[in-house]
Amino acid sequence: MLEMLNQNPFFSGGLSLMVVGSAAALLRHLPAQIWSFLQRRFSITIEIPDRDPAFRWLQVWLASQPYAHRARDLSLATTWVPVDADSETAVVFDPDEGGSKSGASRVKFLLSPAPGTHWMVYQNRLVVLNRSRRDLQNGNARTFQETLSLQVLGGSRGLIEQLLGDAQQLACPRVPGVSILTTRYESWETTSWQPRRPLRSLVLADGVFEDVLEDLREFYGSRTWYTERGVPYRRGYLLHGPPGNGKTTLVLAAAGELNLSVAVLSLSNRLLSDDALRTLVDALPPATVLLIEDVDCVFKTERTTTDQTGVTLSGLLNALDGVSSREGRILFLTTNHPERLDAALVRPGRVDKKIELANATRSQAKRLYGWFYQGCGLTDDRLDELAERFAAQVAEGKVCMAAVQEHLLRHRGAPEAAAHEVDFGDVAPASSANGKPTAALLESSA
Ligand SMILES: Nc1ncnc2c1ncn2[C@@H]1O[C@H](COP(=O)(O)OP(=O)(O)OP(=O)(O)O)[C@@H](O)[C@H]1O
Repeated sequence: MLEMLNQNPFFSGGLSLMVVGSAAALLRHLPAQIWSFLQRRFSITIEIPDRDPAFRWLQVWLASQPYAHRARDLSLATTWVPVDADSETAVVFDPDEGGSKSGASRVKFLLSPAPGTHWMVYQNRLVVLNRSRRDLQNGNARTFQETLSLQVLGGSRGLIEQLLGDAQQLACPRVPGVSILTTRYESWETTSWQPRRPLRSLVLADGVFEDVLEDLREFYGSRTWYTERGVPYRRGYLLHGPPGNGKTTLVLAAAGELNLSVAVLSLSNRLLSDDALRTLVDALPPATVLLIEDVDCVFKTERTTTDQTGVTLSGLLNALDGVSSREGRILFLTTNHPERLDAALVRPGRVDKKIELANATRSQAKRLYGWFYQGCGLTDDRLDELAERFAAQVAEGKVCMAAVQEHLLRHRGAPEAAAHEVDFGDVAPASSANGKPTAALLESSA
């Protein structure tokens, strides 16, 4: 029967066709399979979600690549960089030709390849960049989450680390300063940067700032001590006192000294739930101080929320105590009304140090005057005399330091007038509502 079929030209022809067809069908996938095998075997891939700080570094790096200058499909990220930073990020927009300049930073538009697949070269290796976007729903708000996936063909782990290092160097300002992170839904985003503040410009009661710095340094040097004794490796500070006396400034100055970033969390947000808060606290990047401002005014009772916030007090306590909460976490709480705080929030273990920053003393006013007018052409004796005269007119404990600063700013370059025409009457008292100096301070670099 087989022999008969074999001799049948229709059957043998059909059979050969079937064999050739199947072989062709199999081989059709072969190049793709070989390619994906080679990719897996000889390439290295990393994925960077947009909540990781390296995401922004890579955006800057991508924007500086020759590919980004040729590409026609681009994504925009507006950012601010210090004016005197010499980092060569992709300057597509020159502030001197119509851009906005404010304080110590300037705006830059980063144009990096848009979502999709892009090919470029790094150190003679082919890099396949895949940028993807996923829609997210947060309450009534819609947002998206992005992921960058970088595949370096023929690359090694070392090469990826080198690429990330290059990206970080390119993105981070070379002058010392503090990156400020704010929340974007359930993740952190670097939104501004401030140059390191000269320490003499923050005038507190004697030893206050030095104590905080010393305490922080000791904490950072004691990880093993905490671990060995089974104590959670965290430290909390409560800064309290009337508005405008340097609570936020102290945190920024300490972070600048210790090369830390500051993550600012406002609880006055209806969309912020207990779960989101916990996710945020758990997701704090390393070497970042958590600053929660005006922590007094938001809670009604332990388990209910108010119009101001979607967070409950027990939600906040759980987030701060969470077992997965980052080890080595530094927390700063600020309030104008410490008496309103629930005892549970400020119990030892959550708040280890309470520091009062009260209204200006004469000694502080004198030191701030000296700082403002140093190098102004006055002799040391005259400067001291004027500073003394100025300080004598400051009602001890009645005026906040922000008002003293405001007065000196109004008489910038005029030390005699500043010492003789002292009047804080028309200086609006710093408020602790949303338009508080703090908000302005944190935004000043933008
Ligand atoms: N002790 C101080 N020494 C020097 N400047 C100060 C001092 N306190 C406040 N200032 C100045 O006042 C402004 C407001 O300060 P800051 O926001 O730190 O006050 P705050 O206590 O956090 O206020 P709030 O309670 O309203 O948040 C800043 O510009 C800062 O430079």
